Amino acid sequence: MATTDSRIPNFRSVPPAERLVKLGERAALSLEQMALLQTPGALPLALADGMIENVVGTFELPFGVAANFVVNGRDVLVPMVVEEPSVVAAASYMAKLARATGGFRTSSTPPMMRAQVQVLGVADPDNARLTLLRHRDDIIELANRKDQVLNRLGGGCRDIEIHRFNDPVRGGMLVLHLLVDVRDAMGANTVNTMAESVAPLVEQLTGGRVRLRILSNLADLRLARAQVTIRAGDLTSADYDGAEVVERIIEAYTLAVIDPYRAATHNKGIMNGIDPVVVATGNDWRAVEAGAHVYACRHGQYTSLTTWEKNADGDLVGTLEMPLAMGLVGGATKTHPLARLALAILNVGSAQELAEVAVAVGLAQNLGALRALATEGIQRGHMSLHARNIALLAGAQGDEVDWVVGVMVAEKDVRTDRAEALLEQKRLQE
Ligand SMILES: CC(C)(COP(=O)([O-])OP(=O)([O-])OC[C@H]1O[C@@H](n2cnc3c(N)ncnc32)[C@H](O)[C@@H]1OP(=O)([O-])[O-])[C@@H](O)C(=O)NCCC(=O)NCCSC(=O)C[C@@](C)(O)CC(=O)[O-]
Ligand SMILES: NC(=O)C1=CN([C@@H]2O[C@H](COP(=O)(O)OP(=O)(O)OC[C@H]3O[C@@H](n4cnc5c(N)ncnc54)[C@H](OP(=O)(O)O)[C@@H]3O)[C@@H](O)[C@H]2O)C=CC1
Repeated sequence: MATTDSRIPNFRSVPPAERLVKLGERAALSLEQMALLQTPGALPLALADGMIENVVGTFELPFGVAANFVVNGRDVLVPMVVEEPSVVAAASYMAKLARATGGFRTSSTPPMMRAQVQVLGVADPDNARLTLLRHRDDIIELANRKDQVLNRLGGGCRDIEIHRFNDPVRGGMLVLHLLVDVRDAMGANTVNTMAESVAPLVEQLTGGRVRLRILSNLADLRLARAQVTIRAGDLTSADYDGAEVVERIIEAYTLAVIDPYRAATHNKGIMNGIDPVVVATGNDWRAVEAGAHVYACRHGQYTSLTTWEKNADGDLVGTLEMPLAMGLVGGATKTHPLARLALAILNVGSAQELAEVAVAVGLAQNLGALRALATEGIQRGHMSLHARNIALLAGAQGDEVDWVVGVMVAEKDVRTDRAEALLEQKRLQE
């Protein structure tokens, strides 16, 4: 059932158990699903032991839900698994501002992944290239024999590309790419199996030696895109006029366009939004990170993945386009009970739709950071939320946490030694 309304008043102010009830109502969760979210050990050891090797336990992280998102006219509550404070708050905040203009508009290309088959020792690489292209249909047919399920689902190998390199030591090298529609999978295992299956034919056709047979994490054929407009007036605060905030955000963004030192941090801010969705849904965050950062270099210099500009009305317009290899099946998406639950909350019908929600969160997250950086600075909002971590680290318990946080934030002095001193003082007084 679809989320009725992602705008939940007081969502942040109530305790987790009450928050869960509100989530359950909006996302139509069953009592079992709701119980799972607050059960320690939701990932049973036996399951964990089957997922990776040498398992000795499980590791929990906070499971938050970003509110306020509207993606292509649909209200979406976004599960985010992340250790960093202020990420969920910033995403929710920007999603709230975006509602005034209809939220995020997204699109995506079909879920095409590339597998690479490296061919060495080819005496006549140009000739071999044309031979491979002449046998395109045979290669595709052989690759598709390996995955009947995918074929039945409308996916499969669609095309090939041949890339030619000249290595100073190893000489001419050909790399055959299989372009595979992986439907609702992330697709790594799927395309790796295909790459291995066509290798003998590729050797036979080229007379070369096949070495690597593996997918490329530069999923540049599998792009997700998001656009958002934020009204200048909605960026007005007690200290700043909205039109000025628009200018300041564009100035801040400009540095990320021209300077890789800034672009790295700017894009990290985008991934602050995307990775938690990737993790929550049991997807491979290393794969998504690798694809994102190489895509950010596609014009020859590492640069911003987002764009920010002003429209004719003076409002702020942002876009994000990037590769996003995320699946609804495969990997841990179906194994991890909480990943299944996260997908149920998102209520997406395809891997493409999942990627579109994630890219919208990335765009919101980037804006959240830029707005803070371009105006009051990151520390006020981020550190007041981080103060809870510091208070807990200093040993605060129960009501002590809010008290220590309140004092540190008021003093603008959020440090562990200050939290320890405050705690000691409070406990002596009691
Ligand atoms: C933290 C805020 C949102 C506070 O901002 P604020 O102005 O104090 O927020 P507010 O109290 O006016 O609330 C506005 C809305 O924000 C949300 N919100 C607000 N607080 C909460 C909360 N506690 N829990 C849940 N949601 C919260 C919530 O949606 C709320 O609306 P409501 O629903 O209440 O009507 C703001 O200061 C902000 O967006 N800061 C940026 C934080 C950020 O980017 N954090 C990422 C970590 S820093 C980093 O790693 C990346 C970076 C910065 O280096 C990237 C880069 O350089 O580009
Ligand atoms: N470089 C990288 O990024 C690498 C990543 N990995 C890992 O690979 C995993 C992802 O591989 P992936 O291929 O997605 O996972 P799986 O192999 O687990 O799942 C894909 C398979 O699921 C079946 N399937 C069922 N329903 C669907 C559907 N609707 N759409 C598509 N396929 C469907 C298909 O056939 P069938 O039922 O016949 O299997 C398909 O081949 C991740 O864990 C990742 O970490 C692995 C190697 C390298």
